[in-house]
Amino acid sequence: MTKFNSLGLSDPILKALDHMGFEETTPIQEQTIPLGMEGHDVIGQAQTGTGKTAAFGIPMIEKVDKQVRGVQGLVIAPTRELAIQVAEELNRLGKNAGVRSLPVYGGSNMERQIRALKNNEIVVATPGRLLDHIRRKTIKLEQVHTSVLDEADEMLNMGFIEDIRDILKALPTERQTLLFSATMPKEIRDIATTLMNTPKEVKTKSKEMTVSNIDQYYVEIAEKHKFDALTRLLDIHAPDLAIVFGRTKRRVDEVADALQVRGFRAEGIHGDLTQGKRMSVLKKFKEGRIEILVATDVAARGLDISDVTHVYNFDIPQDPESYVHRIGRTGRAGRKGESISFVTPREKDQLNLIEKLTKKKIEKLRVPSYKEAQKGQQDIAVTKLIEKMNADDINDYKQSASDLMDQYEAQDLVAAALKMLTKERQETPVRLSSVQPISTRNAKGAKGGRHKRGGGGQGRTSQRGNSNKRPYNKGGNKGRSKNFNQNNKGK
Ligand SMILES: Nc1ncnc2c1ncn2[C@@H]1O[C@H](COP(=O)(O)OP(=O)(O)OP(=O)(O)O)[C@@H](O)[C@H]1O
Ligand SMILES: [Mg+2]
Repeated sequence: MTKFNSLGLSDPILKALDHMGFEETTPIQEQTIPLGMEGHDVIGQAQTGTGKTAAFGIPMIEKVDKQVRGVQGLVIAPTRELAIQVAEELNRLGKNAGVRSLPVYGGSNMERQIRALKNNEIVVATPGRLLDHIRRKTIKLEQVHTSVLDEADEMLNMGFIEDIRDILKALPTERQTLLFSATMPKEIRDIATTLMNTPKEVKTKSKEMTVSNIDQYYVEIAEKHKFDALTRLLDIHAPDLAIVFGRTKRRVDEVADALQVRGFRAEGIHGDLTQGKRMSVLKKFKEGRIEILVATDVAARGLDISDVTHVYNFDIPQDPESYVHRIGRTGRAGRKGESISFVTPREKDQLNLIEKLTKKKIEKLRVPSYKEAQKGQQDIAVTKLIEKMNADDINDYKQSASDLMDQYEAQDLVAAALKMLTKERQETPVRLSSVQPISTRNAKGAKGGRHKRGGGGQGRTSQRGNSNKRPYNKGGNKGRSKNFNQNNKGK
C-alpha cells in the first residue's frame, strides 16, 4: 500500500490529508494521482466507496495557481447533493492550500452564485445550471486547466449527454480531463475518443463489481410478507444507520410511514420532495436523528455516509447495475457492511442476472421469526443494561436493589428490568400498495427507456466531519451491528 507522502504531493495537501485521517491511498488513488499530476487525461473505473473524489481532487487542487483569477478546475456531477458532497470533500482537501471549491446547482439563487463564482478556484456543478451560466456568460472558463466528469454513466442515464458535450466544447482545448464512470457504454466511449486527449485507463475493479467488505444476502419472500420480514431483520441487525430501497416514490412514502407506525425512526427521500426537504432529511440521517432512510434509486448514487451499516433492497432493483450502486452505500472506505435483498419467487431470475453481473454469489438468508426478532431486541436491552452497569454511577440505586433482593428472586428482578428496557414490537398490521414483480423480460424493455432526463437529482450528501484516522483497510468496521445467522466481529 502506498502512503500519500511518497507521491510528491505538496505540504498543504499532505497536511490536509493527515487532518482528514487518510494515511494510505486507495487503489484508484494510487494509480490516478500520479497520472493526474503528470497531466494525462484519465478514464477511471473503480468500485463504490473507494475514494474516487480524492483521486481526481488531489491532482486538480495541486495544479491550481493562486496567482491566477477565475475558475481553474471544473467538476461536473449528476445531482445537487453530489455536487455539494464533492465540493465539501474538495474544500477539506484544499483547505491548507487556500483552494476553494463552490457547488453550483439549479434551484439556488443565481445572483449570489454569480458573485461567489469570482472567489472560487474550483467549481462543482450540475450540467443544467452550468450550461445556464455558460450561455448567459456569467461564468468564465478561459482559465480551466482541469475538468472532471464524475459518474458519467449516471449523467448519461439522466439525459445529460448532449449538455456535457456542449460544456466540454466550451472549455479551453489545452486542458486535462478526467472521467469516472461505473460502466463504459458507447456514448461515454465516444466522449473519451472525441473530447479527450488519448486518455489513460485506470481500472481497479477486480473481477467482482462490488467490494468484498459488503456481505450480501437475499431472502426469498412473498410480496405481502415483505414488511414484517423487514422489521424483524431490523430488530435483529440493529443497524447504526440503514437505507431501505423501494421501487417507486409512492412505495418509499408508504414504507417510511409504516416503519414509523412500528416505532422506527424512519423517513423517506425521493425526487418529489423539495430541495430543502431532501437536504433536511439527509442532515437528520447523517446526524443519526433518524436511523432508517427509505429511498428511491436516484437517491442512491454517490451518497457517502460513513455509518451506513445495512442496505435493504425492499424491492429488488430493475436494473442490475443499480444493485451495485445501492449496496455501495455501505461498506465505504474499507468499513464493513451488509446488504439484504428481498426477492419474490417470480423475481429469482432477476437475482440471477445480478449475480451474473457482479460475479458474486448472494447468500440466502432465512426469514427470521417474530420470536427471533424479539430476542434481537432483548439482546439489545441486555447490552444496554451491562453498559449502564459499567459506565454509569449506579451507587444511588444500590440500596433499593439490595432491599428488593431481600424480598424477591434476583432472576425475576433482572427479567422485569429487561422487559422494561426491551422494545416489544407489536406487529401492527400495515398496508402497502402492491407492486408488480420485476420480470427479467420487462427489465430489458425498461433499459431502452432510461436515456432520458428525469428523476430529479437527489440523495447525495456528505459525511460528518471526522478527524479520526481512517486507514483504508478492509474490515475496519466499528462492527456494532447484531448479525443474524452470521458471525459477528462486533465489539
Ligand atoms: N485514502 C483514504 N483513506 C481513508 N478514507 C478515504 C480515503 N480516500 C477516500 N476516503 C473516504 O472514503 C469515502 C468514500 O469516498 P468517495 O465518496 O470519494 O468514494 P467513491 O469512489 O466516489 O464512491 P461512489 O462510487 O459511491 O461515488 C469518503 O468518506 C472519503 O472521505
Ligand atoms: Mg463518487
